Amino acid sequence: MSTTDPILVVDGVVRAFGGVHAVDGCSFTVADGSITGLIGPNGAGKSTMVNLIAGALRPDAGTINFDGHDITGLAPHKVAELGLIRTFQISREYPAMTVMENLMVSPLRQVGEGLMTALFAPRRYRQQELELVARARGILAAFGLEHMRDEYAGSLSGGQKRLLELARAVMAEPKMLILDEPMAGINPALVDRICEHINEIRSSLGVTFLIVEHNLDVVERITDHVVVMAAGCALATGTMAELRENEAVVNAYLTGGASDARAAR
Ligand SMILES: Nc1ncnc2c1ncn2[C@@H]1O[C@H](COP(=O)(O)OP(=O)(O)OP(=O)(O)O)[C@@H](O)[C@H]1O
Repeated sequence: MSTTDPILVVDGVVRAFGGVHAVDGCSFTVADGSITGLIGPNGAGKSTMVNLIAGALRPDAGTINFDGHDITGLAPHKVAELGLIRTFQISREYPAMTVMENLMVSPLRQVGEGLMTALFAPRRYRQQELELVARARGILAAFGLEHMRDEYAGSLSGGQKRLLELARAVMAEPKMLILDEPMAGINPALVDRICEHINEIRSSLGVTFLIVEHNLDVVERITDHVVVMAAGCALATGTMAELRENEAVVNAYLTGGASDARAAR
């Protein structure tokens, strides 16, 4: 795959809740190795789209292809096993586990396989555990959380929980990460730090990112490419600088964009 090939292809996806067409014929691609933004006014359908990609919701129509696999309607754990991991607007750490334990439960290991290895190949199991501990320590160090490894995750600050969420996602060795509003409610210094981590994860591990974010200055700073959703579909794509000049996009932010989105189809 070249760096411009899409790793994610969303094609004509529809999802309604009763009479509300939250996602209404949405099509876009995410280039392999890119940091792509997903933006749009409130109610545009971004979170619904993320839930459809990650398998938390099933589309009524359309297809979603990830890394050559048709993942349309696939269960969330199956999507994650293929290397597509998402984080949530509200961090979902295990509060009664330590920071280190939170990382150790993150990797996508087959429970059956782990149990069989523990019972019948204890030496190999021990070796795997040691490797995981070493990797977890390395990731905690990279995120500046090493000194907190024995603290309960529930006692961390909001910003530290955000870092832990990202660290846990990296522990799962993803090909692509979908971050749902990673900067919501955190201070500017931490925004800078998370931007640096995202760049570092992309450059050192080759992870592709799709980032839902309301802070357009952050989007401009961090993304290569941006998809604008309005009224349930992809209204425009381009760099943030290009999109700031796009009349339909400006209108979408002022009006919710329903008429522009329909006209663009
Ligand atoms: N479970 C649901 N049941 C009914 N309506 C829903 C549901 N989820 C989303 N919607 C509606 O679908 C539309 C799109 O919502 P969604 O949360 O996907 O938009 P969004 O772009 O993520 O918005 P925001 O930026 O405010 O988070 C909205 O009109 C919302 O009220």
